[in-house]
Amino acid sequence: MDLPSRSWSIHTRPEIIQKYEILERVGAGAYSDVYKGRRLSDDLIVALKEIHDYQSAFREIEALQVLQSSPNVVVLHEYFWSEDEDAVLVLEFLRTDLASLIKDAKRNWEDGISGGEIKRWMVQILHAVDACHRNSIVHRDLKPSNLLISETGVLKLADFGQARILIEPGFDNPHLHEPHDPNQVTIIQHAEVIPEADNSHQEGSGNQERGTMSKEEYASDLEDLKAKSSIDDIDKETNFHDGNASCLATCTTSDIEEDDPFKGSYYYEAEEGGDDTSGKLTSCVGTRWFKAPELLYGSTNYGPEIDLWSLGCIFAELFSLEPLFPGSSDIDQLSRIFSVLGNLTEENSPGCSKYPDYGIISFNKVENPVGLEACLPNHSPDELLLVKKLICFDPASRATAMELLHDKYLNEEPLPVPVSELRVPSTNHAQDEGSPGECCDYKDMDSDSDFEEFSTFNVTTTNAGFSIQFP
Ligand SMILES: Nc1ncnc2c1ncn2[C@@H]1O[C@H](COP(=O)(O)OP(=O)(O)OP(=O)(O)O)[C@@H](O)[C@H]1O
Repeated sequence: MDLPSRSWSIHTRPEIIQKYEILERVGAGAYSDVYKGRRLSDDLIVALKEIHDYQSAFREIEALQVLQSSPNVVVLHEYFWSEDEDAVLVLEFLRTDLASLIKDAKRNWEDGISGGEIKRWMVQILHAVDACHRNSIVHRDLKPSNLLISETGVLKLADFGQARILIEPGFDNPHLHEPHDPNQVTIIQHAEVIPEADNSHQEGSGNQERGTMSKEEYASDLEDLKAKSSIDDIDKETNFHDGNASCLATCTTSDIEEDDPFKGSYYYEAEEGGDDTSGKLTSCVGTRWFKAPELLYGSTNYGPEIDLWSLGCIFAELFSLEPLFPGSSDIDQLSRIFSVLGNLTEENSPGCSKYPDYGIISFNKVENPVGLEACLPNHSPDELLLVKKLICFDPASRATAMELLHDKYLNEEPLPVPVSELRVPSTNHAQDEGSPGECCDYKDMDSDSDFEEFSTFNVTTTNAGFSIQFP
């Protein structure tokens, strides 16, 4: 019997099983399967991440190579990638993640996470995000389940499948808030991570030198990548519909109906790849609950500030042990944000009326936004202020990771506890059966439709698009 040219399973890959014993499967993402493994040479326990999507693999390897010196980014030991096979990344194994910790704290810790513990988690998260942004990398899918935790309490940012490297003049400026001129965005590509044209398999390590290629070489690789992406379209059928599932997993050709009024807000990764030289990004990234308003409005001209919004959502969740904006659809997501902050306007976010979907959907005026205070009752003004520095409409007003590392809140009593004093859950709850109905059980949400679960709102058609009336 002929074996398929594409193996879909690392168990049949000689170059891998010669070096690693593959133990159980420990996780799966939109385009990946993750196994626990043992390196035969020294018994080191590792995670073997088999990525079924070319572009995600490319991005993950590229970003991890750049970030290997950061202590709060997952270690890439090596990777295997050949023309006809999925990429397999050998990563350091981390037992649990921040989503599991929050769930554990909510269920089992009498007083929740202590102030000193919260601050230590925050410091580690901020170091990871700062490392990304200093290296011009936008992660684009920051959420608690992508913040992995070792048994000794070291937090590591993972899952760079949606990350992008942006280089533009002034980007290294700590302020990061230069206006984004799409014509000035260039993508740095790592020639060494592109599979060879021949069938020989390629191995690499996370310590390789960062390389660049000419615009022509890059354009040619993009063509290859686009061709490969269309072959890989079949992968995209295995999509989730989950408020906590990454957006790339929720956008498929089948999701976009001809009469979908919001189709303007959907973009394919392949399209983004093809558009790299124009500097246009896709708005279809991230995970809804952690998604910045500019992305929900279809912006394709954004920067690292989208990560800072996600960071605000994560910090609020660390305080309250509940997701800040658990929207059941993109519109519900926006309506939850508006009910807290008020409507998005040119006054509070200059330039927002240019977001592609801004004129398509209009929300009725929220007369009395409840404010972030209502989401974080019983929290100190300093804690509230910290979240407010990130959860603000104007991307340019969001505090950078570096600014927050120097923030008064993190540097006053109670000080961050030492890493060794952090409580770490013994399991990864992502693999447990969740308890349905609990707000924090991210995987329980099953609808991504913009109109499902929307019966409580009054939606009317207008000349420009739609109008939504809050009850
Ligand atoms: N280094 C690691 N150590 C241990 N477990 C891991 C590691 N990396 C990933 N996992 C497990 O595998 C799961 C999927 O991994 P990951 O989130 O990186 O994949 P993905 O396909 O990029 O996911 P997503 O759909 O969220 O974008 C994680 O939720 C986690 O449970």
